[in-house]
Amino acid sequence: MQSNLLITDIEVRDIRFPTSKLLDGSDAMNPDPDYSAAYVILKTNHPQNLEGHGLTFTIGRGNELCVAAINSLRHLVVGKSMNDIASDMGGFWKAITGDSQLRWLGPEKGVIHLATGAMVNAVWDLYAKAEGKPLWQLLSEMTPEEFVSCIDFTYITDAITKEEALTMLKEKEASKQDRINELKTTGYPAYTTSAGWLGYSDEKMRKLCRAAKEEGFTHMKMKVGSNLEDDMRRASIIREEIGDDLRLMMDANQKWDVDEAIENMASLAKYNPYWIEEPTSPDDILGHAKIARAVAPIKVATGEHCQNRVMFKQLLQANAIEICQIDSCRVGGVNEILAILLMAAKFKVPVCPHAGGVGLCEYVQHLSMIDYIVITGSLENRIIEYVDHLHEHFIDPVVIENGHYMMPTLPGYSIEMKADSMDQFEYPQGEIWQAELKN
Ligand SMILES: C[C@H](O)[C@@H](O)[C@@H](O)[C@H](O)C(=O)O
Ligand SMILES: [Mg+2]
Repeated sequence: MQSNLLITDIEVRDIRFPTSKLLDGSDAMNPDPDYSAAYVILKTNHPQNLEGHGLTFTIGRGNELCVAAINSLRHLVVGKSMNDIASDMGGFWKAITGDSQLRWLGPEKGVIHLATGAMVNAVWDLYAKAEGKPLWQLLSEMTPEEFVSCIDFTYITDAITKEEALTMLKEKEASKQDRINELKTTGYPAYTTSAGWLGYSDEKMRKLCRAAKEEGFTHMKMKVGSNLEDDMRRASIIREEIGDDLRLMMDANQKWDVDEAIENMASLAKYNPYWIEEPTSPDDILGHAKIARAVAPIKVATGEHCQNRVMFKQLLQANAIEICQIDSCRVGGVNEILAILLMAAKFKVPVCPHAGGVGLCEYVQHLSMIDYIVITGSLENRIIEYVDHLHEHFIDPVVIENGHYMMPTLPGYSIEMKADSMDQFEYPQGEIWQAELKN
């Protein structure tokens, strides 16, 4: 890395895609999402204008709040040297989340933490680009000591200590290259949600199920939670299309109360769901635990709205989840994700990241690959969500082959959006929105 690489400025943009027009991404709680990104670009003094890019995901209204919150973090990165940050990534993360006045807005939750996710991920993108490596490679090549030094263990030492993490990482160190070679050939398994959006007609769903099966997917997810009869009708259509061998997952997007979730899953059990995702409020740890006990062997999955590592710790300690769904930018970016991956590994809970949205697939492929190469050495019951929307806007979009994510090869965190796309979809001045707003 260039020794005097400095972050000289930030640019923050409000990018929104009108996905609600086709009901892409619709579910029982979110009937009309406009997939959006509060997007940050870190400018530098690099002679070739090297930049760090990062985003946090929202579904439309309120994206401007994340933009404002990212701007509020400005003083914590502008003027900093990339080398200094890289030499103490854990300390950098603590400083970003520890600003005494901003911390009052969280701590480590809500809009300010979404903003942290965007900013921290942009710093990792810059770091990886400066090193000329994709993010998964940058982290895979770290020694166990360097890897744990990226993590802030505050509030989680009752579940995992730095020393335990080091021992876990050392056990897997010698065989890292074998797993890299394997991923280079076969990729990392994916499942698709593209067929199962709640707003899609039965016909569209049938067509997309068939297409997904042909593309090699062995796992599919459908939305439930609006009306039990509809859920049952749609589940039986999907089963007709995909047969009994493929795994079917269900996602209620927080729609139910605890006992309602238990009751509804008793009716949906006959479609043999592999997991039920977000059955209730993301903050209800004991509720998830009660549901998990009642619906077994159906697994309980959650995480896309889990706000930080402390909540994940409790979900794991309470045996409330059997699938841990990290979200790349709801928590505070790569550093906090590493803490969650380590905790999930210690509790022997597989991580199946939440993706889709805009840019989330691009992000999480790196995280699952790091989980496999560096932390767990296992692919058992591990699968990354894939959704076939908006990839055309990225410079280094995901590549899916035969239902697998292929390894990214370009330097960075794969999150850089095309300049044209940003201009066109910037809210409200981009030409797409100018046309929409006239209608
Ligand atoms: C509003 C969004 O599309 C959600 O429905 C989506 O993130 C979903 O929960 C998922 O698991 O992919
Ligand atoms: Mg979900």
